Amino acid sequence: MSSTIPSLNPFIHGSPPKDESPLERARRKQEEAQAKAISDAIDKQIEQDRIALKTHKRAIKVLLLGQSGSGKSTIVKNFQLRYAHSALVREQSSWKIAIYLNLVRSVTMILDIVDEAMKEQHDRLTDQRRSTSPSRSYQNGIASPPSDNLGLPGGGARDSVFDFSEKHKLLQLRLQPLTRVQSDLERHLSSAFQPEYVGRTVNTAFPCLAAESPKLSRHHTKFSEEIHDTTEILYSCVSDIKQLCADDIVQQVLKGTKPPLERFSRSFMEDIDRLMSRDYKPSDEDIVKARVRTTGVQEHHFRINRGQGDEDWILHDVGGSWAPQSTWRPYYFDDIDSIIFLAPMDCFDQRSEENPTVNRLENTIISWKHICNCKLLTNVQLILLLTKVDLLKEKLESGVRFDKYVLSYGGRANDVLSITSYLRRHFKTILQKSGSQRVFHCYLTSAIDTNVVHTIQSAVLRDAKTL
Ligand SMILES: Nc1nc2c(ncn2[C@@H]2O[C@H](COP(=O)(O)OP(=O)(O)OP(=O)(O)O)[C@@H](O)[C@H]2O)c(=O)[nH]1
Ligand SMILES: [Mg+2]
Repeated sequence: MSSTIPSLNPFIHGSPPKDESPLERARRKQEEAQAKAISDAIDKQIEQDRIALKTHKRAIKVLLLGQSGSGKSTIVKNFQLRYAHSALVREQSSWKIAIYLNLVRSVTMILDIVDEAMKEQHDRLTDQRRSTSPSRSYQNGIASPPSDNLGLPGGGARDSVFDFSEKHKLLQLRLQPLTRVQSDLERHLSSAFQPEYVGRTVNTAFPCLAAESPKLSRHHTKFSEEIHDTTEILYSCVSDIKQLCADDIVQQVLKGTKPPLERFSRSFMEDIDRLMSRDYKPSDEDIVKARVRTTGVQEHHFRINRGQGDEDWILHDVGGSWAPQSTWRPYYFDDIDSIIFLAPMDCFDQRSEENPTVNRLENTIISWKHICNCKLLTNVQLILLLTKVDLLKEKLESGVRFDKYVLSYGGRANDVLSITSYLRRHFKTILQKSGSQRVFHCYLTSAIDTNVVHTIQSAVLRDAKTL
């Protein structure tokens, strides 16, 4: 007897005809089997959706907010390191490409800066020659005054004279292929997949890895071959990159440049021999330091057991040029338990990427104000992370003064403790002025520090009874 009962099968109606031929019977059996497979698949999907919905309902949902580069994805990576290490391992080869891209971008940036300094110097020398040339002075009837700064009016962008030589021009020439390497690596990480995956993606920094369509995997294979050629070009440039970075004159040029090279790039450059070995696999620390801009909203699920049963956590990482009115808003305000707001403190002397007329710290304060005043978020717990404390310390130690950029800071001490206390008070006052009854949770952290996970967990669970 067949195990499929036709009357219970939603796809088959009635009992089999009495005069059914063997061929018809076989066809009917096949159709029934297909119908059952479809029905089972639907049941399975319904069950999975039910479990997912239940998990989602009971999960602790956290929204990470902060300007581009503030460290949201770095926090997610630290959670992955601790609770979903296999996800990071699965993405290891993509992180390798990202790390190479970070490195190559830094080198091309140095080349651009050197190129600009060379041109400036060339123009300056040409002007000087013209202004001191007797024939020209007589010709114009103007005697140029002697100049102590190579004739640059008002000191110009650069006051120093750099002793560039043929060696620098040669290095520039030999490193030219890096422009192509950069665009190939960029293409690999983003372009081909981007339009299809902008939006909400789950548990991956690289939406392309989540794709299973044959079209995309064919593309992936083709690209792996291309990437092989690209990395070969990169390997062939290593000794020139090292020469460029070790060069005294290049170092002098970089010293006077703003913005300085980002710290992660510097540390990748210092480690170039390890990174460029042919069997290089990114370490966890490399992955945490690597910079890949997030596109759209990424959702990361973690099942965490800290000795008192399982907890489901969902972290929403809102990437890109975040602004209060942008993408996250329609989705999350009524469904989120906590907002982790990242305020990087080292950015007080930088301009906002989103709006270059605004200071980055000021931009962060404006966003915080907006969140505190948002009526729709009244019941959402707010946690402020004052981040990049390590970079703030480094910057202050290098002699940059906070009060030069934040006038209201007055004549207070230019040290980490005084500045962080000042900022903490400032953010707290904004929350209080908004009329909110929420507790002010504020922590000093570095997103690259693995302890940030524990800080977030304790902060979120501190108000757990209200979740
Ligand atoms: N030294 C140091 N570096 C940090 C810290 N937080 C983040 N970074 C680095 O800053 C870079 C940017 O961090 P991300 O986590 O990619 O920033 P994001 O907020 O996700 O940026 P978008 O995806 O553009 O929105 C990375 O290279 C991090 O390693 C920190 O506290 N200290
Ligand atoms: Mg990000």
